Amino acid sequence: MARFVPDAAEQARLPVAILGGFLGSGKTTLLNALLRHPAMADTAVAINEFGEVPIDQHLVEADSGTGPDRTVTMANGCLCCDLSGDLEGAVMRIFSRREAGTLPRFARLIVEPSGLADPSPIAQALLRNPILSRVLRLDAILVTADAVLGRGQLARHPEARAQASLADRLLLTKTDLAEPAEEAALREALSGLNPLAPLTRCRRGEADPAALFPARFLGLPGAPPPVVEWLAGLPAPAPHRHHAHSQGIASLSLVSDAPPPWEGFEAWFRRVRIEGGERLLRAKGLIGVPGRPGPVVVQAVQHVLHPPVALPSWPADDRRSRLVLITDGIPHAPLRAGWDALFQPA
Ligand SMILES: Nc1nc2c(ncn2[C@@H]2O[C@H](COP(=O)(O)OP(=O)(O)OP(=O)(O)O)[C@@H](O)[C@H]2O)c(=O)[nH]1
Repeated sequence: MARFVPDAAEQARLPVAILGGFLGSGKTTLLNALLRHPAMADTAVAINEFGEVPIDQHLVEADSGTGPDRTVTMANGCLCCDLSGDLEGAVMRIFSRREAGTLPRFARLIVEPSGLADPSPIAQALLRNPILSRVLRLDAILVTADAVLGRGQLARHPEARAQASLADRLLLTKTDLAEPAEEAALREALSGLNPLAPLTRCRRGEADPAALFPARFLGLPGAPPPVVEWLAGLPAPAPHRHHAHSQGIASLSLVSDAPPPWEGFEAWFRRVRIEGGERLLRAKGLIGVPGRPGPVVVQAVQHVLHPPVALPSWPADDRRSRLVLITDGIPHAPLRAGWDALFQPA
């Protein structure tokens, strides 16, 4: 029998956003500016830096004029390389201190990995780790890119490409310093790597949280799951829409008026993730389920699936089942054929 997480249970989890981006690309500047915004009150921050100082000594409770600081620094080097103990331990410490009343209450968490970290293992840990995934939900991956240096960093550093290709939203920093041609070249390179992530300019960290984060991350009542907002921002889904871009990265939108049989979809989607492995960068979708009033939200980072979340109703009039796959070098024809086969009579 299919097992879904009810949306109410999903909403009860603590929303997490990952704010990644290459070394010096403006993550901290942006984070500091965002934390001063009223919409970001009650935000805890876990920062990963290269350094030698133990985490616990870095739980700061300084008053920055905007309320108590809720920051944990993870100093064991690169978050993506030594992930499980570090992130899990840091998050558990944040929670236990909140419970003990030594850390102010917080309603959301931002993880800022080091500038060399690939956000993918961090996202996967949030989705897969049995302890973390029970208390947290991953709402957004934001990635900063330096408008002056970003183009060269993408060309030279695989870490920068990995960061950009996984983002839900790309943030262009230092646009005040960049020549228009530099910014245009960066935009083109980023769109090649991640065709579906919207690009937002953030000069000196100035940005409206509502323009960067999903409404549910900000705790707005009645906000839909972030995947719904993300899908709504895409070009109108046409059956089998396909965007091919440079370096083998491409997106494929699979759409159907009828819902697929859930067991068939689940089995096919599992095969897609296993066979795709690291070449399946992201998958997000709204899948209708026969006999259910609302769709199921599916989201995967590489082969790791977030537990499917059942919505009580469709969030908009468009009731087509939609699955968007962002792939790196996976042929699309077999994916389309597999999707189409779901709708054939047995
Ligand atoms: N002019 C200008 N400077 C910026 C902007 N954003 C960041 N900076 C500067 O760029 C430098 C690096 O910014 P940080 O926010 O520390 O970058 P980071 O990504 O956190 O850096 P790491 O933690 O080393 O990876 C700092 O000197 C910032 O003041 C911007 O939009 N415009």
